Amino acid sequence: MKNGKIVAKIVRWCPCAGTVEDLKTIMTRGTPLILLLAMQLIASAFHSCVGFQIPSFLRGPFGKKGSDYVGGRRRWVPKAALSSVEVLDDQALKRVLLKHPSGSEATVYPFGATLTSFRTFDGEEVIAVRKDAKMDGSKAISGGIPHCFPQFGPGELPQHGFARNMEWRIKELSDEFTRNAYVTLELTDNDETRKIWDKSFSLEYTVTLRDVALSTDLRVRNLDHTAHMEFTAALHSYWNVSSLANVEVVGAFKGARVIDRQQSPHVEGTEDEYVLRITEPTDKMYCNLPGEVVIKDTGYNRMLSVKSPTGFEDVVLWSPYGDESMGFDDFLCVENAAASSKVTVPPLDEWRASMRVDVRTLPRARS
Ligand SMILES: O=P(O)(O)OC[C@H]1O[C@@H](O)[C@H](O)[C@@H](O)[C@@H]1O
Repeated sequence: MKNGKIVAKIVRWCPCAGTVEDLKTIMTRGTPLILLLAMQLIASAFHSCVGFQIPSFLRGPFGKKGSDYVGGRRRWVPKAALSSVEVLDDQALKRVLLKHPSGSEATVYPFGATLTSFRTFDGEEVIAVRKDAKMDGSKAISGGIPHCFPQFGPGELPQHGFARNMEWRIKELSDEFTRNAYVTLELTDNDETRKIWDKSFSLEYTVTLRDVALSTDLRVRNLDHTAHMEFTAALHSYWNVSSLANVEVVGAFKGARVIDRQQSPHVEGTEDEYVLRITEPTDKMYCNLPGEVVIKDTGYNRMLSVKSPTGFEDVVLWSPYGDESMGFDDFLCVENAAASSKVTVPPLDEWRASMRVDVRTLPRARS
């Protein structure tokens, strides 16, 4: 069908289109505009899906919000970019390497289900491993994010329980079509655990890597048909800091019940401050602390926002301040815990606890 006939049809079916002549003029003059929009549409599709970074002026009105580029710490990532997961077995302990399409990376050891590294796309390390850490399985990894289960701290069981000293099974790895790479590890009761704690249980722990965030989800199941299960638990997170002198810890501390575990016997009180600084050996448990805890680090020009959306209601601040053998000035432990009172799980029931850390740039100080 010739153009003239198409135009006549449009005018017949849609009188508001104007006269045949009007429409012909619009179509002739509008052709460059239609071509431009088509080009922008194609450019935008390449930008969002295929991975070519095409400047926004060439993409026109399309796809400006189609990418993940938010500015600040985030990096533009094409929608079709792939994540990856690799299991490396070239050292004493096996490790799982997660890679996010933004360039962020995380390393998780099945030994103790311990996360030892989380780097954002710019290579900045968020996690600290103590300089005295043993990476050969001879003891729990000192540093990273090990588990304290089924007991936090000292007590009837070994200090911080046994989950950090056991080899967990790799239950699931994300595939390359999953944007946020993850690993799920599992620990179920066995001869070794029953010798220490005679319970029938299963732990499932998932670490999910995002662009400038990382989250962990713990599921504790009581596999016993008749008995309740009681425990305390924590993620003993070591956060990498430039120096404790550069660090402020901000949270809903003021008015919170705090147990000073540095004192013997422990001393209970109420916190007076919202903003805390670490200037001496510190071992404090803040009970039922709501919201996030922010570690502000002027040396690294960043803030780590640490929160527990479910399960862990307490926060422990620990620093072996002054202990050079541990490299005390390189880290601060802000631990999400369920330890001020025991968790009770009914028979065949479960308890879940999660943690999320977001990395942000410090806002510029107003002059
Ligand atoms: O040396 P560990 O067993 O890893 O524990 C380190 C510290 O962990 C903290 O969570 C405890 O509050 C401290 O009391 C303890 O000293």
